[in-house]
Amino acid sequence: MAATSPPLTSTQPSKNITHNSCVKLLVHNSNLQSIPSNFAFINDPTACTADSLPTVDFSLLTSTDLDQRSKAIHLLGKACEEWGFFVLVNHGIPETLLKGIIDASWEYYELPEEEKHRYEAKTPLDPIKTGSGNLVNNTNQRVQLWRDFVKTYVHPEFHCPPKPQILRDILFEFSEKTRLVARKLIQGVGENLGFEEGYIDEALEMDSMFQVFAANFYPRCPHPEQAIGIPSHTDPGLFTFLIHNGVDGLQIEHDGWWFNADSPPNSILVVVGDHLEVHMAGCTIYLLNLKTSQPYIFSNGRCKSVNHKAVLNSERDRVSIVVSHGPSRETVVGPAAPLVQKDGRAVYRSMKYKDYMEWLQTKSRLNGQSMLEQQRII
Ligand SMILES: O=C(O)CCC(=O)C(=O)O
Ligand SMILES: [Fe+2]
Repeated sequence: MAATSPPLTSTQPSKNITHNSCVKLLVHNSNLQSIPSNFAFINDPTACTADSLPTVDFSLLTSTDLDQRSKAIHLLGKACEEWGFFVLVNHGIPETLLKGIIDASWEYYELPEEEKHRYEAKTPLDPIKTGSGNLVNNTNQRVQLWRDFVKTYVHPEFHCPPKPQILRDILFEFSEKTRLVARKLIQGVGENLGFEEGYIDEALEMDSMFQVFAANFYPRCPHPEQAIGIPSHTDPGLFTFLIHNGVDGLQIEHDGWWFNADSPPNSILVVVGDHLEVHMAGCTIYLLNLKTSQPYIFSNGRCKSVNHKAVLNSERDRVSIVVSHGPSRETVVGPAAPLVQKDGRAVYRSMKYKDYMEWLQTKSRLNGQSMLEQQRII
């Protein structure tokens, strides 16, 4: 952790920049040879490379060959249960659109600082936000993350920064296409869990799915083992989609090991979020504080939200596009009724998705702990 990091030197005086400053600016405008102390975060960026990562062929999920389709649904369910992660191929989203959104996000980061600073978060639920982010480590020191981000709510209301124009031109289409794919995946999970058709759409109010677009910029880092893009965490929601500019950096935890989540060209990396969860009986303190008394989390412990992190690259800047798909903000998410009936008990309590998101936005992330894990009592 940062407290044990070696003394740091720089070719420039160490700038103690505030958490909303732009990390790209700091890195690109100086010849940094070492990590400024406010970024110091000791981590091991090495990870295993899996022989094969779970892969879901989206085209088979909609295949008219029923045998193929049911195999694909089964593989999807297995990936959600065993890894909480999979590589999505043949998703039908044009490569030009994927490339376009990465280029547009890159252009966003080329904008003058004043333009980007317009969106520094004023309240946690601002629909458009930009910044860098920080966390409190376990010796209570604030650590700045080595990344810049812009986040915007794209559904059910569509928001987009006014510049650059190229982002405005394609973000709507990109969000719409990813949303349709996410919805099919969620229906597939429902089918694999044995739900009746339409059950999941209704229970999670998927017509009003809460969808958030984010573009992360991780500037090249002279010492990737002394700073972190995003430390280990789980995501809120159902499925997070991730693509990037060809620079790998996502790592996922599986069976106690960290794996590189390298992506084949034109694939989408999919991370299972807390609301399809999970493998532990967390949340209880928080939910009791909210005075809710219902069971929580949709798959009643069958699916698994996965710990993941973003590590840095010493040579190249990295852009990742992250699209989070959750239920409607007004939905009270709890274990699906058919599963509670089958299991004879609910493993989790219920909570409004909006409240969960709000809580999440106001918490600092602690290294190595998911949001839910922090609240775990058993
Ligand atoms: O950029 C990455 O690889 C990970 C991003 C991520 O996990 C997030 O934004 O929640
Ligand atoms: Fe994440």
